[in-house]
Amino acid sequence: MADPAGGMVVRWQRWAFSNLGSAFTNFGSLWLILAPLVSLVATYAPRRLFRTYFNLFLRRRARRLLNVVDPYATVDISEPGSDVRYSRYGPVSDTDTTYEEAKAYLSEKACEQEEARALRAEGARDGDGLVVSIRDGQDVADVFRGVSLWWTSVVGTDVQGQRQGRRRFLRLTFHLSRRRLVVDEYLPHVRRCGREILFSNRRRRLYTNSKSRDVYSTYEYKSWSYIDFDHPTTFDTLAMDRAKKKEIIDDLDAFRKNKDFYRRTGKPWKRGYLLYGPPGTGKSTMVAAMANYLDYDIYDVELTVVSTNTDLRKLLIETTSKSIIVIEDIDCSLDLTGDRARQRRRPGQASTSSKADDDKYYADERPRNTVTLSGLLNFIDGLWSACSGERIVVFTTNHVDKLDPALIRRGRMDMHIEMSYCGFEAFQTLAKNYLDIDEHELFGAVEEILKEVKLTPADVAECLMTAKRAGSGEPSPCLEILIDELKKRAEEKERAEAEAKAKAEAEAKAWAEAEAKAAAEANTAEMARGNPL
Ligand SMILES: Nc1ncnc2c1ncn2[C@@H]1O[C@H](COP(=O)(O)OP(=O)(O)OP(=O)(O)O)[C@@H](O)[C@H]1O
Ligand SMILES: [Mg+2]
Repeated sequence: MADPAGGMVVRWQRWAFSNLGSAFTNFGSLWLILAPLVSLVATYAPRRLFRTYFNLFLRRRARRLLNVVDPYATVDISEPGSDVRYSRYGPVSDTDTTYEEAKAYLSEKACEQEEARALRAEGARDGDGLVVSIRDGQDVADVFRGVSLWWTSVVGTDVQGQRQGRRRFLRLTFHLSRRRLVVDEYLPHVRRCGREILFSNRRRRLYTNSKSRDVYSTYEYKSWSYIDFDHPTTFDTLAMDRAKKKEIIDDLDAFRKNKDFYRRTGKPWKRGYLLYGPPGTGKSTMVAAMANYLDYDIYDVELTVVSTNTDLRKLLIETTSKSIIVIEDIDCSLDLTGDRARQRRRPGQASTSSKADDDKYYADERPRNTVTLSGLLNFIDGLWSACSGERIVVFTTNHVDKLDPALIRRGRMDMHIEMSYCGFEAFQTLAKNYLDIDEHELFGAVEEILKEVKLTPADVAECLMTAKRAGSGEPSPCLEILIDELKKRAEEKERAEAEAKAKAEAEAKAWAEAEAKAAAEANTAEMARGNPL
């Protein structure tokens, strides 16, 4: 007895074969008619017609078919080479850092994944660290917003005119349907993370500007030269009032985290700090502590070697983001104070103005090749300072009262920080730094001395060094020696101050006498001419 189901299968097969057979027969007869037609068209129809037909119909269909078979797309990020690549915005420069950033990102991923076994280690460009990356052919999987993506390092052979070279690519493979997510979100995310990794792995730098370029010079000119920045100071070792220190740290934190706030309010992402106080109170040390805290580079601007405002702007443009731009002793760098005063005064206005001054005003307020106050103001908060984000500008000075108010007004120099003489809290930090002690019964005696005499942290630090050497590092003998040293230093300071005061008084007296004598002589001369004053 025939199985009904088996019978159905056999029947269906028979039907299918007979239909398939008839389909082939039909196609065969159709082809018999079409083939001569196609060959006729192929022979006589213009090529362009064929190409159009192919592009319009066949290619699209072929691509659709391909998408069903292989629904994955790839993006290559190639290692920068000497060749110029093109994007829709024009040539992509070899300074493009995408490859480095993606490589750094993948290194991190590869180290996290146990399956990634074929890795490669290279010496980091800065410092003595190693950069681990994936070896050619090794896959690294990643998941972004629940979407799986695969990376692999590929070496490709590239023919460029006569030149043939091997270039390395990082190839990202993803599902076609995720193309928008990959291009708009994932790849920028990879770049961002990679940049952060590179940034945290790098050695920080201390840049100094070179003398402005002579227009006739032909050698390759670099505006900034640098050395590795390796200053050990941190906010922990910086001696100052604790509350004040906390206020500065909070301010720096707020600056660093508030990118969106700056963007929303339309302010350039920068912050200015004015550090003022007597020599040796730790202004330069504070800059180092800030750089270490924020992990920023330092650009130390030497204004006296900058020829023009244009050069100053160029310098700023060449600074990188996440940096501190410092102008030390700004009152000594340039005569910035007189500049504004002269601009406000019209010739002949002020009683003290001389004819020579007026001539100079009309001729040219300043020699042409100098940086002016307005140039500096522009440098700090003009349009140029908005060229790209995250910059801190620091001015240091011993004489805040000498500076033009415009230069240090709030908004330009957002925070004014007075670095003052060594108080007890600052001393505690120094004692911890030099003697590694937090408390001691002799601290009270030191506190008394510091209340009476104005000693800078630099003075106290020096005394601590002497005390440490003489006291073999033992706290009690060291502190006893320190107290003697501080007393000596205080006496020296008082003596020096008294001498300076006496000298200033003597000079003032001599000056007054000379003026009186000159006036008397002038009077006598006029009397002799019959014109008593
Ligand atoms: N607040 C401080 N905390 C820790 N060390 C300090 C402090 N102030 C000064 N020192 C010590 O004194 C030395 C000189 O300090 P620094 O150069 O920072 O002073 P400054 O205020 O910049 O002086 P100047 O006005 O002359 O440039 C530093 O190398 C450091 O060892
Ligand atoms: Mg200094």
